Amino acid sequence: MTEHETQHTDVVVIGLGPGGETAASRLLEAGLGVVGIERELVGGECPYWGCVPSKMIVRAAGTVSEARRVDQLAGSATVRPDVAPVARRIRAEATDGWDDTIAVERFEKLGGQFVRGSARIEAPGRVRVGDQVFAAGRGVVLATGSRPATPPIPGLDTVASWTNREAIAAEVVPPSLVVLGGGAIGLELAQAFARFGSSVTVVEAAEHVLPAEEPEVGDLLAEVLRADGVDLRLGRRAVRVTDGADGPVVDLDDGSRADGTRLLVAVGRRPALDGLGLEHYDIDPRGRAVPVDEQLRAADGLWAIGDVTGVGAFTHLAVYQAEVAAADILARPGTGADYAALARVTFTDPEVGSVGLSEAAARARGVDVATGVAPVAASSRGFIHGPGNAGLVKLVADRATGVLVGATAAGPVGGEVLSMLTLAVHAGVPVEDLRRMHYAYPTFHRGVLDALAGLAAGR
Ligand SMILES: Cc1cc2nc3c(=O)[nH]c(=O)nc-3n(C[C@H](O)[C@H](O)[C@H](O)COP(=O)(O)OP(=O)(O)OC[C@H]3O[C@@H](n4cnc5c(N)ncnc54)[C@H](O)[C@@H]3O)c2cc1C
Ligand SMILES: NC(=O)c1ccc[n+]([C@@H]2O[C@H](COP(=O)([O-])OP(=O)(O)OC[C@H]3O[C@@H](n4cnc5c(N)ncnc54)[C@H](O)[C@@H]3O)[C@@H](O)[C@H]2O)c1
Repeated sequence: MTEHETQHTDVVVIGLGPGGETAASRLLEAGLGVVGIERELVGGECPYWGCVPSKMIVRAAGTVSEARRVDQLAGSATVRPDVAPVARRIRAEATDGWDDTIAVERFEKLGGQFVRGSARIEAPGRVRVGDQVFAAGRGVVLATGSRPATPPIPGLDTVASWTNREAIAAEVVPPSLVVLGGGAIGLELAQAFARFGSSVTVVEAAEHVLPAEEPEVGDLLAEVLRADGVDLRLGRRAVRVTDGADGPVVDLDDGSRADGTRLLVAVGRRPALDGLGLEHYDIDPRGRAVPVDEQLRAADGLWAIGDVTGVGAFTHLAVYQAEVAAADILARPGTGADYAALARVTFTDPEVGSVGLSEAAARARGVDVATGVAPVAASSRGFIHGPGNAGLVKLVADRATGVLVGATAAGPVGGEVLSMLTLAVHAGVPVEDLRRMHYAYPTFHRGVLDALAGLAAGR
């Protein structure tokens, strides 16, 4: 294609997941011309293979688990778990059979020019898709997300294994499942499949599941998962994978084995950077992330948002970064991205919500730390709740400033209890003010008051 056939626009957005879609929408609403390029489905990982369908599976599995508590609380119930209704729900309600027609129409209705295909940067501000070339007057937004990491385990490439995509699309529960990785994806799906009747083994290299979170949470989740029948192999690495008679067989570094009819690999995600032509902006495409400043600028005329930035892999973070980048592109001065109160929730049962720094991360930064921990089961609401009341609230305070720098709320609705803690960390609410607040009785969030008492005792 010659230069005069190049199409000119203001901004080219590469990747229309939650980050790219949000940035494109803000720029279109402000009147800019936007070309949006997507090689798979508009909406990205979250609505089709990530957050939304996985939480539908978690919700369904949670119902199975709650129904099993009827005998202890309210009579008797016979539960015959069946994954078919949620598999149908994922197809009919969440993904439209993995069809993005409605999302494409939404984008075009806003005035965006949609291009389906794989984008490649061929010079700063010039992006090619097949034989179409787009020149971006204001700049390019890189929002290409991430893909599952593949660990270099001998034999892994010789067996059929699942990523999150096959697990989400499953219409039957495998009789047995080995999950490599006890992080967010591994645990949410391991617990759900176990509750649907699969015999699940989780192999986690660290000594705790969810190793980035507080170790107390790892201990708590280990207990709950074991009660769900999950076989946890902690501090273990896979050294070889082979094909057995019934499915993959995983040899571990202590000489033990884990075998299942299916193997789910969930050992983290890597930014999708190959073949993008990032070298035209002097960015290493083999890097673990695209380095960005607080306005999400990666180079002159290039912004990067979402999973590719390596700050964290969360939809709300991609959307937050998209807002900051769009404001910068529109020359609307803002304060820039701030991650001090980054919140996240792992939707196991109990849910694990956390914000800011863990105790270990705070100590590593030299913070003079005070902590307070309160178990949910010891609170009035935890006592009332009875079965399924595992959880805790942990607060991490900076003694020098008297504010929280991090907090964890694990338990029933832990992700909702987290909201007040996110506000406290975000706004730097003094611990003394948190002590003087009203906490309605008997709520789960009153556990924060109990943890504050622990904080005082530890000072
Ligand atoms: C199983 C699972 C559960 C999750 N649950 C949660 C949750 O509960 N809460 C939460 O906050 N987060 C969750 N996440 C994480 C969340 O899905 C991601 O953080 C989020 O989707 C990132 O958005 P993004 O826009 O950066 O990238 P993505 O959603 O990955 O979108 C990037 C898009 O770019 C496209 N693309 C890539 N390269 C090119 C190219 N060269 N040309 C054109 N298009 C390209 C891709 O096809 C993709 O559609 C979950 C993830 C998984 C896998
Ligand atoms: N609820 C949510 O917000 C949610 C849910 C799912 C995924 N996500 C996002 O997606 C990202 C990716 O999820 P993930 O669970 O794949 O990654 P993760 O980084 O959360 O967890 C991966 C786990 O695998 C372990 N591991 C690494 N190599 C291993 C090996 N060879 N053998 C055994 N264990 C190994 C790690 O110690 C870690 O605990 C998450 O970091 C998260 O940001 C978010």
